Amino acid sequence: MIHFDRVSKRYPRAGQDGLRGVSLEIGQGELVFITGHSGAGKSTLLRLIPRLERPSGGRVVVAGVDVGQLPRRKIPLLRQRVGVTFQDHRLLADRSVFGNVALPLEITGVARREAARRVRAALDKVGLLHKETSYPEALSGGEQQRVGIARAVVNRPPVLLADEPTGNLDPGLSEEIMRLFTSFVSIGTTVLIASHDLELVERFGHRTLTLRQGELVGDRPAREAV
Ligand SMILES: Nc1ncnc2c1ncn2[C@@H]1O[C@H](COP(=O)(O)OP(=O)(O)OP(=O)(O)O)[C@@H](O)[C@H]1O
Repeated sequence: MIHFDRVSKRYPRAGQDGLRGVSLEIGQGELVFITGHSGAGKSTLLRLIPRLERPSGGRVVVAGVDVGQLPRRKIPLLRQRVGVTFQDHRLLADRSVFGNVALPLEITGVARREAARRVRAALDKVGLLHKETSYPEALSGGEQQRVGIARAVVNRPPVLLADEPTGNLDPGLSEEIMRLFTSFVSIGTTVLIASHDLELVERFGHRTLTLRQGELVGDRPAREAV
């Protein structure tokens, strides 16, 4: 589903490369953690997949498409197929929970009634159907994170990326959020989670890629029975 072939990313005016010669293969329906210290290249790796960044060298292939070579007009379609959640949620303060989750469907022009049905299905999935009329400021950090996840999955993307999804959450909530991501794998979604929380990553026992200074230095397979 996701294939990196000797991918490097050099940022203009930066001292250190974001990624250096990274090759990897991630299958459909896999859940993979990406770990490493701050600045190791985790966000860079994720951002290359929906073409938020372009590789400086090598190829990034998503569902058979070389995304670095994708014509500009095809980028929106790629981004519909790759759901992304960020640590800081990036919810719109002037929109309700419902309005935030509906945003990707408005952009793709889904009819209002179908959109409402899908928004409610996504909110139900993250356990927040009862908060659909609330505004982000009235929600806890964990609830905001779950709204971000609902928004990322409302288009039913085959690929879901999460950049430090548990960054500001207490351990109990972190575990709950991780379980939520795991549940998408059971419906065939490919899930990549960047996290520096080694203890949490270890506890779940999924396949884990380790980056150090932009290089892939570890690829540990999933433990049995995860
Ligand atoms: N937009 C940018 N411009 C210049 N340099 C950048 C940019 N984004 C990242 N970098 C550099 O690329 C390297 C990898 O950064 P990246 O954000 O991918 O790491 P990370 O592992 O996600 O770190 P963190 O855990 O702190 O988010 C770092 O040296 C960083 O300074």
